[in-house]
Amino acid sequence: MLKGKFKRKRVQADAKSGAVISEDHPREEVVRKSPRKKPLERTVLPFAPSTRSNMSQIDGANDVLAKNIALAEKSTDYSHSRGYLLTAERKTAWDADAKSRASDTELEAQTIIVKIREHERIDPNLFGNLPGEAVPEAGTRDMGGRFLVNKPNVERSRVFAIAQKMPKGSHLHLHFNSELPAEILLPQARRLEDTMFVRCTRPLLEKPDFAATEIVFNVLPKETPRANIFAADYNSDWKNAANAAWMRWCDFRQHFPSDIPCEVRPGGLDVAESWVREKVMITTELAYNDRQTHNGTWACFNQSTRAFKGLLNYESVYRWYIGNAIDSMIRDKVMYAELRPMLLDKVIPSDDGIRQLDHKDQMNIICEEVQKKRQELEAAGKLDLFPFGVKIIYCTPRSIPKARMQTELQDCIKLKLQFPDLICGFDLVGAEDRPNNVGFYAELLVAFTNTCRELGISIPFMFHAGETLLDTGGSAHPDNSNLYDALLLNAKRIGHGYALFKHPMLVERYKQHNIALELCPISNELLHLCGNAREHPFPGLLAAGLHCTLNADNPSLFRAITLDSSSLSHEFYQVMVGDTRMSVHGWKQLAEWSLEHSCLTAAELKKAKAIFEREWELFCRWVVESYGEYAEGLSELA
Ligand SMILES: O=c1[nH]cnc2c1ncn2[C@@H]1O[C@H](CO)[C@@H](O)[C@H]1O
Repeated sequence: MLKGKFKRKRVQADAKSGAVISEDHPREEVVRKSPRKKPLERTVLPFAPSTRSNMSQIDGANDVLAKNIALAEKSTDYSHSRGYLLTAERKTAWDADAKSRASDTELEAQTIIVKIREHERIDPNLFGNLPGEAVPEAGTRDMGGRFLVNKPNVERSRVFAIAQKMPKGSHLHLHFNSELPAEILLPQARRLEDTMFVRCTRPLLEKPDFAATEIVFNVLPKETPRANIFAADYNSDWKNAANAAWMRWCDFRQHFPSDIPCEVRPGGLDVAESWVREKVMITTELAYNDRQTHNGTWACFNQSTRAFKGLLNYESVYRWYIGNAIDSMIRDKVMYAELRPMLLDKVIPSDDGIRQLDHKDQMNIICEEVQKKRQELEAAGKLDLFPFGVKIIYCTPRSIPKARMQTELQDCIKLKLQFPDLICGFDLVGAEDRPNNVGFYAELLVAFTNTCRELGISIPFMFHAGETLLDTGGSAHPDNSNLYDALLLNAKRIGHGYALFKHPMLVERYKQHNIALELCPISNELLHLCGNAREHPFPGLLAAGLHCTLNADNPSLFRAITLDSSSLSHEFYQVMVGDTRMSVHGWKQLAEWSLEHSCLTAAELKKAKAIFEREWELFCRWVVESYGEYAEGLSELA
């Protein structure tokens, strides 16, 4: 009813012709004769001016207003109230403590960074975000807009250069396989001429086959029967032992057609490798095309992780990877990390594809390589760059049956008993909008906690939770949200927590229980939770008083990582441009929380904080020395 009423066309009378003109159409086209009979002058309007109002009354009102304006101009009441309000907010802000502890150098660095950021926002050569009627140039980008689209601009930014130098504390949410980019793993795969194999999910004949196929790598004995993936009779059924589904990677590369398009052809990679590189990452097209769905990005993401896994999980590269991953973290100014390997996979092959290395062998390799790196750093007098090595969070998927979960919990406890200083947590992974929810395994997980207590060991939960817009734990019912179970099962931290704002009561409980959030803003954008960093809820989560950390999640898949600049720097950059209220003090607080909510021992934490504090002051001094003069030369912005 109401709708119909409002839908009625608004019409107005044309004074001269007495015709009615529709506002929706140009005057010439829709002038039609008015149905009105009465002359316009006689129409009585419902809100006609009172005949009793007179000029002296209006003049009187004007005088009263003028008097009150003069009084208000003299008064400081409003500006004082406003000042009190802002001070009150600042005092209770999440970064207030960090700010109150800031040295003069840090305060100076803050002024410099914010000034540069605001100039970069309007700089026509970088973002050019000037409000106005002129249609922006083609190269204009929103600061804090889409990450992959903006990435080349970001990497020319001074704020990003500063973020790269910033000491970051710990990296607490990093999937093991995605620390290093495909560009450096693919050349490694060339070495295994006889034993690196690939399979696809269909024969590769026409261009659409190349787009649609999934690709999987595996190291197998050299006698493995060889398939030809480019032949029409290729049968992809690899589970059937009688069928040859695997093709040697070197043969695949040789036969790969030269006309298959890709977004980028990096130097040093051949066409097949360039094509694979884009199969194992979220491309701009895949992330942002207008037909993309949430499940669609997750399906592609899962294909990428399955492909990536084979490029890394074989003996020599697994070993080589540890030291290289640590070097990459050191470049990123990360001093300690808790890595998340998917340990449902029980073995990785040796390079000849004959031996299988179990979890114990794998953890031994990690310990040996961490130790080697330690000695290397110590010899160079640089142990403070990465003094505590890495720890491992046991990950298994949320999709497995309960019986399988029980054996996973057994395996995790066994590994903890074998490597007490290495294993530091347990996590359930996978797309959260698919079964099961964490609560599905509640009895098993409660029993796991009690068992750990009885055994005198500690394996805290660090569940992925709230990495979803539906927040129903993969079911049709909001009551199945993983955010409830993470709290009830006493999680030490949760991965993401993006959906936590749907539960104001849980926000309070998470604060009471000191549960920290491992935020992953770039991941959340690329997996379609938000459009860009400015839409991410991190400013609110922080303002609500939750302890948060910043994390890269899967940097190689999300292309936040390049050979000379890596992942966590991009995340810190994103929050600096994602919220105008982010400050260098906020950066420091986030880094400090990453240490405080880590699994470092009390003694390690004390040492970590001392190193961090020293590095932080050096960083602030570097900002002032390197950018102080430059910032001074920039105009003051209103
Ligand atoms: O952001 C994430 N949320 C949930 N699961 C994830 C995420 N990133 C990776 N994995 C899962 O972890 C395993 C690799 O360690 C993969 O199975 C991947 O699907």
